Amino acid sequence: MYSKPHLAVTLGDPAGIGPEVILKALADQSLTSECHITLIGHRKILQQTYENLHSIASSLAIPDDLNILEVELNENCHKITPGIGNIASGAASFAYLETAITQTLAGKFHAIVTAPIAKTHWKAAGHDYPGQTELLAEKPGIQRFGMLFVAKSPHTNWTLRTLLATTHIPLSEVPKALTPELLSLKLDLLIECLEQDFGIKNPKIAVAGLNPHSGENGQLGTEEKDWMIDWIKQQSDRYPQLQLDGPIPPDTLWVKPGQAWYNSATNAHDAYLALYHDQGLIPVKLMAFDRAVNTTIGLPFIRTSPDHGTAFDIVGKGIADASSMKAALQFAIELTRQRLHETQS
Ligand SMILES: NC(=O)c1ccc[n+]([C@@H]2O[C@H](COP(=O)([O-])OP(=O)(O)OC[C@H]3O[C@@H](n4cnc5c(N)ncnc54)[C@H](O)[C@@H]3O)[C@@H](O)[C@H]2O)c1
Ligand SMILES: N[C@H](C(=O)O)[C@H](O)COP(=O)(O)O
Repeated sequence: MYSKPHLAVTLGDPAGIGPEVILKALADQSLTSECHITLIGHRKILQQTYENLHSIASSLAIPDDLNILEVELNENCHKITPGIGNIASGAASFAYLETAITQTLAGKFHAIVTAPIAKTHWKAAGHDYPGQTELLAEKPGIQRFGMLFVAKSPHTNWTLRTLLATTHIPLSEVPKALTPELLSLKLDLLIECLEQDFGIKNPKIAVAGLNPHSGENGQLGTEEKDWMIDWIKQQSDRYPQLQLDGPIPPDTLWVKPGQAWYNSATNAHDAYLALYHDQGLIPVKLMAFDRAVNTTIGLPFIRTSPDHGTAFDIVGKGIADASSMKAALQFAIELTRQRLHETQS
């Protein structure tokens, strides 16, 4: 017998839709019966959300029934206005995540599921991080980590897995940031994750090109010709059991995943290595905004998150879709069970 997964779920930016999608997701007893959940944040925020929404939104969990770890803050919760993020909401969401990480590293939780934060309000509160991913890696001192998006098609059951080689940097800095060393690090992580978390031992992985038509032999950009083509050959030698394809022209790269998502999985790859944020996330969010899960790989604990942001524009309307949050909770449960099984068998 394995113990039930115990998840720490952070409220994210308390002025965003995090509290709403959490209350909606936790109303689903098929999910909550599978795990223990401790919310990390403020009960008052959840109570306000419940009071504002219970007459207009579909079923919501009742805050009094939830297990909540109250986070102490210098900033006052009453400075938080739903729909308007600010320094107080930035400070609160940072403190929630810090607490979740500290407690998880201390062995209290198996996994962290994070609701969305606004990077701009973290920065306003004095926390200059590109996102939650970097704080999650920094606290345990991890330098080798990656941002992977996972989504299962409701049409075909095929799973789209997209790892981003670079994440929250300006587009103009992408070519400089991309190096053979960085791609090797991300590829190694991806291969390890495919085996550990998905049981795929000899994966088929596609690597995107950077330039239109992968540079058209240097005419439309030179990174592919200068080093990417050679890098792919070297990695294929390093991992002879792997099918590594690329650099594939970044527009047509997504045709096969699209077919696999909507029709059948013929010839689709097990995972895609996208070179920058929007190259990977436009297809993910186009196909799967309602169900993709953002997971940080390479950490000493499990971390999942919905794929959407704080959506300040719809706070208080009761219309936030909780499907991606439910998928993030479900995936954290599955990963935890798998790892508990591995350590106990
Ligand atoms: N994991 C995270 O913490 C995370 C992820 C993405 C964006 N963000 C942050 O969120 C903030 C807003 O970013 P954005 O506007 O680019 O993206 P967003 O995902 O917040 O919103 C994009 C659009 O999708 C809608 N939307 C988002 N989630 C929805 C849901 N669950 N149900 C229904 N509609 C939904 C919004 O109303 C908006 O129209 C930024 O500060 C960004 O950094 C955080
Ligand atoms: N890039 C992700 C997305 O667009 O969904 C998100 O911003 C990730 O942020 P975290 O590092 O905070 O998980």
